[in-house]
Amino acid sequence: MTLQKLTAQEQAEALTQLQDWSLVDGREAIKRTLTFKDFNAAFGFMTRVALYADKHDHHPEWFNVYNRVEVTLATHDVQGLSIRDVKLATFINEIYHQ
Ligand SMILES: C[C@H](O)[C@H](O)[C@H]1CNC2=NC(N)=NC(=O)C2=N1
Repeated sequence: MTLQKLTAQEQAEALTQLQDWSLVDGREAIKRTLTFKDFNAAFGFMTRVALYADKHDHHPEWFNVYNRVEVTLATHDVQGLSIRDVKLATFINEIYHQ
């Protein structure tokens, strides 16, 4: 089955489930900023996300400075959000420990 873009209602519903994620202004994408004790913890988190991302062929856009990681998720293939973004955001929330 081909990947489906989430409807506006599905998007809204997903956002109520995804704590601390919000829509990006002017773009169909979601974002979250995470902070850690130090760079080591931030990079350890990024490594775990990278392994998940490659396994599922769904990769984050992200920006890291020391202990802060800003993550943006979107599905290029549908030019918007898909279930893959919801699953990756859920995974990120599950492994995040400040
Ligand atoms: C060819 C490859 O499967 C695609 O380009 C994958 C790779 N990783 C991806 N990551 C994200 N975030 N969105 C995509 O649509 C996507 N597509």
